[in-house]
Formats: sequence, structure tokens, C-alpha cells
Amino acid sequence: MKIPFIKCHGSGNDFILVDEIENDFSFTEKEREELSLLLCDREEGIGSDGILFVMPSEKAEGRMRMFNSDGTEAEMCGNGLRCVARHMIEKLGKSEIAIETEKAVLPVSQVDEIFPDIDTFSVMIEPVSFDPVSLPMNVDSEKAVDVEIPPLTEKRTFTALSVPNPHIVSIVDTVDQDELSAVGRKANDLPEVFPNGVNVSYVQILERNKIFVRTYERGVGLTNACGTAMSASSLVSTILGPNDLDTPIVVVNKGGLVNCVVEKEEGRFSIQLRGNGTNVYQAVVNVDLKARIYTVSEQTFFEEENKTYEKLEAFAASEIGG
Ligand SMILES: N[C@@H](CCC[C@H](N)C(=O)O)C(=O)O
Repeated sequence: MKIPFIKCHGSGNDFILVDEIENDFSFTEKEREELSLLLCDREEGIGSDGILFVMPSEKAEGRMRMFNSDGTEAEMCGNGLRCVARHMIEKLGKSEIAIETEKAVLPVSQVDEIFPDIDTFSVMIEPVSFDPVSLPMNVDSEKAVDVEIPPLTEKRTFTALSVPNPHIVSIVDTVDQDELSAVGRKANDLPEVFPNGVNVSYVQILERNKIFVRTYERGVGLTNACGTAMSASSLVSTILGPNDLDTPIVVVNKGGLVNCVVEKEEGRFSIQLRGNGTNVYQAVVNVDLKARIYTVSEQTFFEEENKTYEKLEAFAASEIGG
């Protein structure tokens, strides 16, 4: 089968975006899993953190399903949703639309640039819950806020929340990437505590309303950035740290930076995640799933916007002394 796609990224968290509406595709569940395993592979495939399937919706302008590189589906993907928002906003010529995701129909819009010349998209991250059942996480308490999770490490405390995919977040003095990888692997090999796995983030407070976040993603491993993790980390560092509600929190990551605004209404939290949705190139992939082979053709790069993005990347690196 011949599949046109866009290679895109949000904060360097990269995806293969497949528009099923435009191409009248309707993949089976098995095909979605196999396409993710084959095409996301960094060694043998096109290479990406996941696939974004853009599908028709009866409730919104479009629907997003996101598959991790290991073929599992996630409930939500913040960086991916910004890429889908950009794609649909440009296609429909509107600046505000809604996208259906697994747990909610979410408003997305084009907003003021967070960095010069970077087209910026805002996506709502909700529903948010601190109920361990929502992750799910097996623990004998109503919440797990700033607590030790002994099988992972005795050095750290974590806060568990779903946004609505599962996350645990630890506020640290300095992010130790090797330690994070080890803890992330352990957490995702602990079905008695996290039956569906979990995304694990370490957060460093750089200053009030500015944080650095590094994430070990369920189904992928260490990524440049994870949008839902940056949203969860902004919320946790507002509750436990110095950040403010209703104020843009600058979240620096390995692939750039985003802004998160944490809001609370009637006791319920939500987060606006604002950042880039950059297209790297578009192409067509011809896939034979049975033989597990593919070829890529008609590749066209979006050179100008990628050059512009490099400036944001360089700025973000300078913020963390890189
Ligand atoms: N990188 C994404 C989240 C992708 C899904 C995650 N790995 C999971 O399985 O929950 C984001 O930007 O939110």
C-alpha cells in the first residue's frame, strides 16, 4: 500500500503523520500496530517516536490516534496533537477547531508565537486526575503526591497523575539522564504497580515559572520531549514548587521549548500546551506489511521552517547550558 505522510515534530518529539481523511484509508488495528513497529524503527525504518493517524470524527473537525514506536496506542499525545492541530487548521483555513482524542474532544488553536517566527499552536490537556485508578497505579491511597515508590528508587519522590495518559513526575535538583532511563525501564517492567506502564519525568526548577523536563516515555524510551509530560510537570511544579497558576511556564526540553499554562476551575485542573508543530518533510511510503519492507519516494523538505526552528533549538540549549 502507498501511504502519503508528513514527517513532523513538536519540540523534537517526532512523528509520522498519516491523514486517513484525505487518502480515504481505513487501517485495521493490526495494520496500525505493524505500521508503527516497521516505520518508527530508528535503525531500519523511517525513524520516529510514533505515528499520528488523522481520522474523520463525528464530534469534531478530526480525530487523532497515536501509536508509540513499540506498536502500543497511547490515550493522548500533546506534542503530536499540536502537529495534528497545525495540519487540520491549515487544511480547513480556520484558526480554532476541535480534535477528538481517545478520552476527550479537545480545543486546539493557532496562537501568538512563543518564539520569533515559530508558528505556535495551543492544545488543551485534559482530563487531569490524581486518582491512582486513572493511570492505573496500584497503591493503597487516594492519591500519590510527592511519595516514594520504593521498587523504583529510594532517592526520589514522585507524583502520579493522568493527563489523561499515565505519568509520574519527580522534582530533582539536577536531571540525571542515566538514572531517569533506569527508573523509566523499571517502572515499565512493574505491572503489579503500573499495569499499563507509565511515562516518567524528572523536572528541574530553573527559576519561578521556568523548568527543564526530561522524560522516559512508555512505549518509546527517552525522547527529546513529551508534551503530556511537560504539561504534567508544569502542574506538579505548580502544586509542589514555585510556579503560578494562569501564567505561562516556560518548559525547556532537549528538543526546544514550549509554554504551559496551568488552570484550575471548579477544583479541576487543565493545562494549555503551546508550542511548535513543525513539518520536516512530506513523502510517500510504499509498504508491504507481510514482507515487512517499504520504500520512500517523492520526498520534499520544508527547509525554511526547519532553519527557523534551529534558532529556537539553539536558544533552548543555551537556557540549559548546552
Ligand atoms: N510524546 C507524547 C506522548 C506519547 C504517548 C506516551 N508515550 C504514552 O504511551 O503515554 C506527548 O507529546 O504527549
